[in-house]
Amino acid sequence: MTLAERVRALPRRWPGFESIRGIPILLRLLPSVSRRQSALLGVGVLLTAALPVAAVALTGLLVGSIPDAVRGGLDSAAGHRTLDLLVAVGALVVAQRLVAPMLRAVSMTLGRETDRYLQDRVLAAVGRPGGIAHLEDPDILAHVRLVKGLGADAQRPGLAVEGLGYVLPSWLQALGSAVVLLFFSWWIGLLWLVVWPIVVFAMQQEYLRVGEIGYGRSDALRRAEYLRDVALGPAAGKEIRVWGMLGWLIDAFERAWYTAMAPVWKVRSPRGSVLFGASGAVLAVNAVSYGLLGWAAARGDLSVAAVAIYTQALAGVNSYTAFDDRNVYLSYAAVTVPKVLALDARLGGSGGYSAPVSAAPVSGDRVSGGRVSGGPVSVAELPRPAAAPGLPRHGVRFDGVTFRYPRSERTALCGLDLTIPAGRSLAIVGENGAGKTSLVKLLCGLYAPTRGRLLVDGNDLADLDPAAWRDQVAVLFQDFARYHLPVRDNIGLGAPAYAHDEDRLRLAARKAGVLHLVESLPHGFDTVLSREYTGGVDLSGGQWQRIALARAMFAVQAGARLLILDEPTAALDVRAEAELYERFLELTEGLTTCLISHRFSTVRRADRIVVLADGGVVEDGSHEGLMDLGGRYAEMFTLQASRFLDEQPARSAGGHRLPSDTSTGATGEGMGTHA
Ligand SMILES: Nc1ncnc2c1ncn2[C@@H]1O[C@H](COP(=O)(O)OP(=O)(O)OP(=O)(O)O)[C@@H](O)[C@H]1O
Repeated sequence: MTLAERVRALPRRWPGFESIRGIPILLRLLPSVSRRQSALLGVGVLLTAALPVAAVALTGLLVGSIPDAVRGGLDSAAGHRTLDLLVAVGALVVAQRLVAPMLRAVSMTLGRETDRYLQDRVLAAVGRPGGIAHLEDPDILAHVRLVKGLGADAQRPGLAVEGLGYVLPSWLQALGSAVVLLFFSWWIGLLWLVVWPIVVFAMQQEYLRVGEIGYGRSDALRRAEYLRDVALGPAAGKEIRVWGMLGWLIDAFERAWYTAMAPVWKVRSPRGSVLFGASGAVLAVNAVSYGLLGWAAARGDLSVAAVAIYTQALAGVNSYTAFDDRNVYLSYAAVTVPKVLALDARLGGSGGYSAPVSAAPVSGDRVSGGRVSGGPVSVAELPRPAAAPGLPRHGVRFDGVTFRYPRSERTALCGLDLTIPAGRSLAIVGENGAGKTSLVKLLCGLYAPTRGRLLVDGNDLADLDPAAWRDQVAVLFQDFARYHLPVRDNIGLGAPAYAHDEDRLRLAARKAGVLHLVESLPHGFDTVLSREYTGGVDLSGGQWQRIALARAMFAVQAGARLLILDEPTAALDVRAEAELYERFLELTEGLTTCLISHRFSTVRRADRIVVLADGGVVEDGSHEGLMDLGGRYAEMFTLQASRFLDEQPARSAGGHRLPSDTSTGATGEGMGTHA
């Protein structure tokens, strides 16, 4: 083991070194944040440390030169020397005055820049894995919570940079002063050289311990913060009021908060024993030092100049700080920076994210090195990616695919064999929890199969470049996102590279049947879709769903060949659903389409329908074929159609316009008739 490796191993062997380790890690990081500011910080620290030590020496010489100057007069050589020394001491004092605010400004700026840099780095890291398994990993989420607070949280590493600008010069000044004291008494100098680093080390360890305990509560605090955000946010606002949930939420929040914070409060201050031990040691060494200096001066062993120098050196050696807020800030470097960098590395470039697997592997899984081989890993981490333009040309095949979510005991898909031919539409139906959405997530490459393969034109999806494959996929998720952004972004984000293309935006909006709505908004495509912003509007659930469909259609126009629609009509009214149903062939023309729906009126338009149950295909065929089969599909279809038909007379009598009255004639009645 080399010396460098031994030093690196120290933190593991002796946890106390963690505290000190954070500082060099932070220092190494700073040039990446800003070379210029880091250089200025370095110069500022050195000057702030060196100027007082130089002032100590020059003041001593000045005091020593005064008797000769008094004897010889100001015109004598001794007088000139005294004047020169006076000017030099004055210059040093002025320089100290100038450097101090400069250092403060630089360290504050660099601190803020460091927070921004780390925030950017983690945002990029969290977005890096091709899959989404890491977004459900409590350990990763606990780290991510830290990042959310980087700009505002009390433990932000930027404060550690500010702390460095204050603490480092004081440490260096103490070091320099201790060296000066070596000339007075080697053992007094040595005592200081040993005592102050020990005191600093002990206190840093204490601050770190408190910080680590606070950090360790991240998961528990996340729960409390969730409850708080539910209470404050608009998402649950309606239900909170209707059901009178606020009191319950406040109680639950307080309980979660106190449970999370109680261990932190218990140890929020450094232990008394360490605090009194450290300050007691400093007091004792001071007593010995000043006592010895006074005794030597009284005995006449020291010149006036020497007394002046050593007195100031003793003041200098006491100027190091170990107990104030800036020292507490330093521990933030050790608490947060290595964790942020570790998160970046864990989600990072070469290795990618490896989701933990659940305790019980699926039977038959090959286990190697603590991980189930072929387990739910990010597709991004798989080697030798190949390009994917124009795929699929022949089709996508689930080849014996078993899938289980990370940390889950249940298999969502179980030995699934299914082919989706290129250029055709396939509808997937099945009861809640049958595995339909899980299948979509695998198709998008958001998870990889636990076992089996997903083949695109015969090639394992795992061997394709994940980003290039996703360019081929346009998807409307069941739980699509509602971005509080202008309409143009809500649609254009389907293919950000083309988001500026007005013609494509309009075409996508038209295809999704939402162009008229967009044009009627106060600022058209520039209207922000959120009432939380001035001039913004909110949309109904169905309008939102059509905006999300427009996003998928925008991706299709940008070149995506595989269109996935997961419950595309769930929030649509009868007319809108009927319109979509009519235009289904137009929307899906030339595309490989995978449609998931509980609405059989939409499903029956697909070329082929499969019924999923217990993670596998149980029926497969055309609408007519499956109806003739009289199995699950026929049962579900008939149930839905008959329920609608039962309702029809009542609604007719009430004067409502029936779906069958619509110009398109689609939906339930049609289903009944065809059935
Ligand atoms: N993120 C997840 N982590 C763990 N388990 C999950 C996750 N998402 C779904 N599951 C589980 O996987 C199984 C299949 O869920 P999936 O969402 O694929 O069903 P679905 O057929 O789409 O259901 P629905 O018709 O209700 O949308 C269910 O048992 C569900 O609890």
